[in-house]
Amino acid sequence: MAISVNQLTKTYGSQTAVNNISFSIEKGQILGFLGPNGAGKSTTMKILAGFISSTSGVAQLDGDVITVDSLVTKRKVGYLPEHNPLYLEMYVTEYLGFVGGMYGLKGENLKGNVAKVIEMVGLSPEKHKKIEQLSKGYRQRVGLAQALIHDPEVLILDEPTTGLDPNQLVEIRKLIKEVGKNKTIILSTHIMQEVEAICDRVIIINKGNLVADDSLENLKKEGGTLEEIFRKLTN
Ligand SMILES: Nc1ncnc2c1ncn2[C@@H]1O[C@H](COP(=O)(O)OP(=O)(O)OP(=O)(O)O)[C@@H](O)[C@H]1O
Repeated sequence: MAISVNQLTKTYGSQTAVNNISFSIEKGQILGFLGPNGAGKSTTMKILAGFISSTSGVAQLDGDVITVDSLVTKRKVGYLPEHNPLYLEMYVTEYLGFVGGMYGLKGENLKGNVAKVIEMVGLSPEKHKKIEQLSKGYRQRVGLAQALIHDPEVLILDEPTTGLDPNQLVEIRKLIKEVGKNKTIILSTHIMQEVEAICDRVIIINKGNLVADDSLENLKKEGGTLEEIFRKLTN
């Protein structure tokens, strides 16, 4: 099991954002993490990426407890946050070099990985530009590239295709699917078509509670489209 989540809860003041959820993900799976606005998806993903701590419950990666200060987790996980924060004044290669450096990559290794992720996410034509000069789709590719820079085992992607045009959407989905051949991926999205195109497995949370956890195939056995199933479980 790559990731196991056991009775995870996160409260913000009196509000429970994530309520006692448990699930596990096998190595190599692409998991679609779904739920309406405010369901607790980003909160859960931040905990799994070691960016915030849970209020109670445990998340583990390869048996190690995920904590905010665990370097093991950081090394194994690549994370693209929802709003894709970037240093706009940096050049693409400079930024990726900077992020790689934070993961401890140096010299030829660092250079090699920067070149590799640029090629992988299709950033080559734009690599000499400043990030502020890039279109939204290319900024999103920089976000993906920084998540991949240290060749992590697990990728956590929070709404990675928001705001992309239909051509970019197809490209990025293809890329995620390709990358997913060798990695475990947790992907949140509001686009059901995307889940059908990429994911093997689906988790739906609603108001912090887990309401579905199954393969896409099994979920759809009950009849109806994924969108109908989503609406039934989250209304
Ligand atoms: N730092 C915070 N302080 C207080 N409340 C927060 C904080 N972060 C999230 N919340 C609240 O927790 C709940 C879950 O938010 P979260 O961002 O995890 O949802 P989400 O499923 O990712 O939603 P969306 O699809 O809209 O991105 C929301 O009600 C949100 O307002």
